[in-house]
Formats: sequence, structure tokens, C-alpha cells
Amino acid sequence: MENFCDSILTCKESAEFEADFFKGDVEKELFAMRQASKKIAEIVLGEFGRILEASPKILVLSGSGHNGGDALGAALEILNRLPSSKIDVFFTDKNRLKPNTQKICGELFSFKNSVFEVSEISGEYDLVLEGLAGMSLKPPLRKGLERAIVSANALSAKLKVSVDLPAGMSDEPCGAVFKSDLCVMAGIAKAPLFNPENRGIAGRLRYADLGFLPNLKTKKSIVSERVLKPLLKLRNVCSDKRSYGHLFVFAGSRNYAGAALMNVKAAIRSGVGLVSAFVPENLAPSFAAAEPAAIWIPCPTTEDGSLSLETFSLFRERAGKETAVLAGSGLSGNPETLALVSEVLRHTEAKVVLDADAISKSVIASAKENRTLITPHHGEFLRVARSVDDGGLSDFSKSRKIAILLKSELSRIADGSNFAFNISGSPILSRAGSGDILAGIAGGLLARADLDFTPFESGCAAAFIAGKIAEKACLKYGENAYSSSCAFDFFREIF
Ligand SMILES: NC(=O)C1=CN([C@@H]2O[C@H](COP(=O)(O)OP(=O)(O)OC[C@H]3O[C@@H](n4cnc5c(N)ncnc54)[C@H](O)[C@@H]3O)[C@@H](O)[C@H]2O)[C@@H](O)CC1
Ligand SMILES: Nc1ncnc2c1ncn2[C@@H]1O[C@H](COP(=O)(O)OP(=O)(O)O)[C@@H](O)[C@H]1O
Repeated sequence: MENFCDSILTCKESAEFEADFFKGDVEKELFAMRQASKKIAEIVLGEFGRILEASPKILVLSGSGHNGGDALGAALEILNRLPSSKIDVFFTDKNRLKPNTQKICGELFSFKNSVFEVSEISGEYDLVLEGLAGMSLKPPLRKGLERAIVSANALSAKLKVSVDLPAGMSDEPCGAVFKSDLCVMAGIAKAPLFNPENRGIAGRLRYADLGFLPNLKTKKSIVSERVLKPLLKLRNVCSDKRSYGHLFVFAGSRNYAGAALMNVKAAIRSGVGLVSAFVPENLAPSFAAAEPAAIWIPCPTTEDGSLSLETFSLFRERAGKETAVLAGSGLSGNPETLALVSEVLRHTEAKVVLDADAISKSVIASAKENRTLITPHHGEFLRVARSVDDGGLSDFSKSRKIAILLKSELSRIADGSNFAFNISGSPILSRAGSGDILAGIAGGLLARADLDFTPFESGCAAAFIAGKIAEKACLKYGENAYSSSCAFDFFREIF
């Protein structure tokens, strides 16, 4: 399980770890600095190149430490890829650059026609690369640094990037903090970025793996790209559809028909062998036309068009074949429909994902311990729990013995023993349908007999995959001209 997540360390722990890892070896540190620079440039140009010009005007804000070196190096990498870039560099203290930072600085300034030193922070830029201060910062802020942060916050730029963590952010509050659109954590995920009081300040969080990750069991972690590893394996030759599991879906109602279709399409594209979807009878034919690979089971409905309790007999006829059950998306809060879900939960031995309307006290009371994942947004979680803070999440998962994927701009996954943040994704997901797709992925993965994921693992994987799909989709559609249903074209790019 730890294999799917990377440790989060405080700034103090990170500094101690790096001191022990590098042991003052300047060459080793320089190699890591070049790696960090390269990864930062790759993320900036790969994900955000679409909003920058081909000849971007760049401002580098450099402190005298390694954070400054990473930012200068990232500018150098960008200049190598976009040779018509114009780069201004502001130093807080040019005379005290650490040796590696000095070296990278010399390399950057060898491009005499493209790189210029500036003595004040003003003007308009396409890109700001902030390396004023990193994990070694201790309060109080020196005046020069504070002034630089305030001026940098007043600048207008298409994209402000902080290297590792924004200047001014540390284990303890320091006063002024640089506000960025993107923060690329270098080597180690830093704890202050995940503190509730700092939420949103650093913008989108991304992680540059520099290959020296501490494999420590920390209380909190981030979902790692390694979560995709089991999904990228070749399928076994001696297998058939049943080898990949059978997901039963209970979703959709007259008012929220599309949610069921999105659940099913996402589950199928997550590699599950069979999907049987219990949906209102009048919707089944059009759904079969839209996704013929699923088995659509036309079910009797209540007066308001949601699944009625009589649907249970259709489940009973098929019960035992399911390797997971997904229930709730678009189901409606009709008490009869919720009673149906509770009844299904009492009669299935399979793992379960509960989404949206099925996240109710009555349904959760029927959920089996250690076999259930719930995928609420904050509003849905507050129907069943007292608080959405980290403690509330841990307490709920521990006392109920169920895994929770609490969705937000920084989703959290907990199961009582494990706690992880997911950093993939972006506000392109802030639109109807994102949650239905996420639930479909979680259900599909949990049903896959070949993977044998725990509810926590399927929550981590689903959140990571849905976020990565969003990042890919953004390259084609931007953040506005996108519909959640376009996500299905991008599953292949992830796994
Ligand atoms: N195409 C479709 O068929 C769609 C169907 N959907 C279904 O619509 C039904 C209603 O879902 P909604 O989420 O819109 O329910 P609501 O909008 O009724 O949300 C329930 C409560 O949570 C609060 N809330 C909503 N989002 C929140 C957030 N991100 N953070 C904090 N609080 C939040 C709301 O203020 C409300 O009090 C569900 O069954 C859902 O699956 C939606 O998923 C949208 C797409
Ligand atoms: N700003 C954001 N950044 C990253 N992810 C986001 C953001 N806004 C929403 N999401 C993700 O989008 C999904 C929205 O789910 P939900 O609110 O249930 O949508 P719906 O019910 O309309 O399908 C969640 O996975 C959430 O984490």
C-alpha cells in the first residue's frame, strides 16, 4: 500500500533528509538541481505552454540558495527549448549565491542577448519563476525578501510558478507569502502546502520526482504515479472477461439520467470485464445504444422516476456474480431507492463504492466494514459526518472502518490506517459529471479481480487517474470549452 503513496515531510524533516542524503557532495547536489530544473521546465511547458507565447517574457526571482538555482536552471531549460525567450533576473543578494546556484547563474547569463539582470520587480511578464526562498526559510523574513514577495504579488503575469514551495511559506507562518498559480515540489512533498491555512496560495500542485525519495512511513502522503503501475501490465493471455471482474451499477433517475451513463462508460474504460447496470426501464434502450458493451437491466421505478424497491428481485436473480457494486450517482434521494441500495448492500459479499445520493446515514449503516469506499464532495460528507477537516475524515474512516475519497480541489483519501492527498487535476474538473466519472473509475477498478485493490487503493487510483485525464484534456480543450463526456477520449493516454 505504501508503494502507491509518497511521503510528505515538514521543511525541517526535508532539510535533514537532504543533508543526510547529499552529505555536502556538491556534484551530487548539482545533478539534483539540474534534474529539478528540467522537470520544472517540462511541467511548465508541457502543461501550461498553451497559455504562454512562443517567445515568452520571463522573470526569474532568485534568492541566494538552491531554490534560486532551481529557478535559474528552469529558465535555462526553457531558453534551450524556446530560444527566443527574453529573461529578466532579479536577485535578492547576488553576492552570496551558493556555489551551484552561482554556476547555473553563470550558464544562464552566458546567453547575453536573452538574459538581463533587473534591480526591481515591476512590469508585465508571461511567466514568473520564483526561487526566492525554499524549505530552509526561517522566520522572521528579512526586509529585502519581504519587499520582493510583496512586489512579486503585485506583478501581472499569465503564470506565476513557485519552485518547491512559495517564498514565505514554511513550517511556521512567516508573514508575506508569494502567491503562485503553480507550485512544483522538488524531490519531496512539503507539508506546509497541505496545511489547511495555506490552501490555494500555491495554486496547482505538481511533483517533480528526483529519484531520491525518502521511503518513510509518514502520517500523510501524496498519491504517486506508481498507482498506475498495476494498470499498465500486459493482460494475462489465459483470461476471459470474468477474469477482470463484474461491476453492478445502480445509478440514474428521471432527473439525472446522464450520471448512470457516465458511471458505466468510465468503469468500462477502467478495464473491468463486465458491467451490469440497473437503471430506470425507460432509459435502458437509449443507454444500450450509447454504450452497447454494458448489460443494461431495465428496472421498475417509483413515481418520480427513480429505481423502486422491486428492483431488488432483479438483483437477487443475478446476485453472486458481482465483484463490486457501485451505487448512488444520479440515483435521487427517494427513500424507497435508498432502501433498495441498503438491501443490496446487506445481500452482497462484494466490495462497494457509494457515491452522491447513496451517501446517506441509512445506506452507510448497511455498508460492510473494510469493504466500502465512499466518494462524497464536502456537502455530501457533511450529511453523514461532522467535519470535513483532516481529523474529521480520519475519525470517520477509523470508526466506521470504511474508506473515504473526500473530493475537492485537493482530494483526500483515508481509510483509518492511511491518509493521502491527490494533487493531479485542475479546475477543468469543476463541472457536472466529473464526480460521476470518478465514481465509475473507482467502481471499475475495485471490481477488477485481477488487481484486487483495497477500497483505499481504488480511491487513490481513481482520484489520480481522473486528475491526469483532466490535465490531458486541458491541452486539447482548455479549461472552458470542455464537457465532462470528452474525458472518455483520454483514458488511453493515462493507462
Ligand atoms: N448529468 C447528470 O445526470 C448529473 C447528475 N448529477 C447528480 O446530481 C445529483 C445531485 O448532486 P449535487 O452534487 O449537484 O447535489 P447538491 O448540489 O444537491 O449538493 C448537495 C449539498 O452539497 C452542497 N455542495 C455541493 N457541491 C459541493 C461542494 N463541492 N463542496 C461543498 N458543498 C457542496 C450543496 O450546497 C448541497 O447542500 C447526484 O445524484 C449527482 O450524481 C451530478 O453529478 C451532475 C451531473
Ligand atoms: N478546482 C478543482 N481542482 C481539482 N479537482 C477538482 C476541482 N473542482 C472539482 N474537482 C474534482 O471534480 C470532481 C467533482 O465531483 P462532484 O462535485 O461530485 O461532481 P458531479 O456530481 O457534478 O459529477 C471531484 O473529483 C473533485 O475533486
